[in-house]
Amino acid sequence: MSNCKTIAVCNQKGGVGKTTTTVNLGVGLAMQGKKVLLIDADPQGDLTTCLGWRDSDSLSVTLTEKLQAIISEQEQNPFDGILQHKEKVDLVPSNLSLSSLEMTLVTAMSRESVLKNYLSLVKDKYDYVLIDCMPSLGMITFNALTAADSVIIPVQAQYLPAKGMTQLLGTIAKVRKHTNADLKIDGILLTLVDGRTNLAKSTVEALRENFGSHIRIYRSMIPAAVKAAEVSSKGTSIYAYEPNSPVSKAYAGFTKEVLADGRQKERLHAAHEHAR
Ligand SMILES: Nc1ncnc2c1ncn2[C@@H]1O[C@H](COP(=O)(O)OP(=O)(O)OP(=O)(O)O)[C@@H](O)[C@H]1O
Repeated sequence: MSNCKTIAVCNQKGGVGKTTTTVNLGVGLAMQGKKVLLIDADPQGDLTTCLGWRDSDSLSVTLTEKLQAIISEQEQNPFDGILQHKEKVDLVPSNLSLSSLEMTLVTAMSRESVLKNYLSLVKDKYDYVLIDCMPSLGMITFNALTAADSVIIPVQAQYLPAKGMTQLLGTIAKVRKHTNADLKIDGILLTLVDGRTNLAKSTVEALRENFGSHIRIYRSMIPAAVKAAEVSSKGTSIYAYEPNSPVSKAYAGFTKEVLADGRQKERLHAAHEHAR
């Protein structure tokens, strides 16, 4: 059994901080000594650009080629084309070609498991794989949820997310039923929290009211800050750009919460092995 944990960072609503969270959780985990692979599963390629590869269309190997090779059962070196970022995270990049692959997937065999099958070739080398999902619930996102052990849902504090959340939870239920019975929801991360208003508090209350106590809301909340918006054009994490900022501290705290989950999983795994 692989000890790697695969997490999909998912919300079909655009602009809620999925990419920013993937970068800063990924680098945060790497700073704690974890081996991390980031997957850009969005044809917009924002994660790829955010990490400094501006001209993503010129990349000859992207997630599209990796998945295409799985679909057509071609031999591939699964590590070929994985980019190495100076902050010690690896990246499978993406660009617009991923949207045409989404069409190809519709008619492919085992179409929901293509990403999972690719990750099975590389994940033994990593402690964490983080998948930055696109803002839709189409085939690529279904693949991400099928490949994942768990989901982290960034939610923008300014908006009451009831309807969108119901849709996302419906998709997660479908994935559990058909392709990934063990898929867990690790929690909801509140992002773009504006400290001057009470909206974050009312969003938390609305989330609790609507989705019960069964979905955890992370204690760490990510403040809205100009520096966090700026960093997406700098090719680095917030830790490298503005180490002492509140956003940097919030993502470091969030990383610790995610690591604590991982340790719990390791303890359960050890207890299970011991009992056998
Ligand atoms: N804490 C923050 N404070 C201020 N701006 C932020 C913060 N986090 C992210 N942003 C900015 O908000 C925008 C959306 O963030 P991000 O790209 O991470 O969201 P997303 O959910 O991945 O978007 P998409 O759905 O389009 O992929 C970006 O311009 C980003 O720089």
